[in-house]
Amino acid sequence: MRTPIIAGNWKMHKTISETTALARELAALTADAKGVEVVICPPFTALAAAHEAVAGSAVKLGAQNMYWEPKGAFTGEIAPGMLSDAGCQYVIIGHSERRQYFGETDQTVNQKLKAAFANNLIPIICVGETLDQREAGTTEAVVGEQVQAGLAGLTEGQAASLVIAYEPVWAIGTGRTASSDDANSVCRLIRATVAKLFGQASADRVRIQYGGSVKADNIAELMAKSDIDGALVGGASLDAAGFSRIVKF
Ligand SMILES: O=C(CO)COP(=O)(O)O
Repeated sequence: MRTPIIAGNWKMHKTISETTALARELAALTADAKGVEVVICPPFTALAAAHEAVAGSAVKLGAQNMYWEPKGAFTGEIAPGMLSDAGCQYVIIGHSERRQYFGETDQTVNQKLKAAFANNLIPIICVGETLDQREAGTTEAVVGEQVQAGLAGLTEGQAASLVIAYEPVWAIGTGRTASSDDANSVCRLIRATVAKLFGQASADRVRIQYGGSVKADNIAELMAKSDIDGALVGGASLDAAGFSRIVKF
C-alpha cells in the first residue's frame, strides 16, 4: 500500500516572514489529515524558517534543487548536506523549469539523485513531455527515457523509495490539466518502466505524483486513479486553505 504524498512546490515565491505565516497556517489546517504525507518546498532562503514553523506538525520539508558535490568552490550552489542541515527530508530534482531555463539534463538529474540518496534525502524526480512532444506522439518515448536515464545505476531499494512526479510541461501553470485518464496512463507507463529496470517489487512501492494545474477541485478525480499516488502542486500550494483542501482530497 502506497501512502499518498502531496507536495507543494512554492517555486520562487515567499519571503521569510511570508513563509513562516503560510507554513504555520498550513500546519494548523492539515493537523487532522490522516494517511497522507504532506511536504512543502519553499525557496532556499526560507527553509530554516519553514522548518521552525512546521516543528511539531506532520508537515515535512523539501528543497527545490541542489548540487551534487558535498562542498567546495561552486559559487551559488547548495550542497545536499546543507539541505539536511536546514531540516529537509525531500528534494525536487530535474523540474522542467530547471531543465528548460538552467540546462539540467538527464545526466545531471542522475548525479543529483545519487547525491540525494547519499545524504539521506528523498528525491522527487520530475519528468514530463512538452506540448510539441505530445503532439508528435513521443510522450511515452520521452518520459520513458527520462526515467531510464534519470534513475540509471540506482539500487532496487532506492528506486522503490524515491518519488517520481509526472508533470506534462504544457500543463504547468497554464490551467490545462491532463485528463485524469491521460495522466494515469503515463503514470502507469512510468511504473512499468521502473518494473522493467528494477523489478516489480520496486514498481509496486514507488510513488508517482501528477503535477500540472492541480487544484482543490480536480485532485479527487486524479487521486482516484490506479497509478497516481499524489500531486506536486505549484500555484495552488501558495494558499493555505486551498492547499489543505488538496491535502484532504
Ligand atoms: O510545476 C508544478 C509543480 O512542480 C506545477 O505547477 P502548477 O500547479 O502551478 O501548474
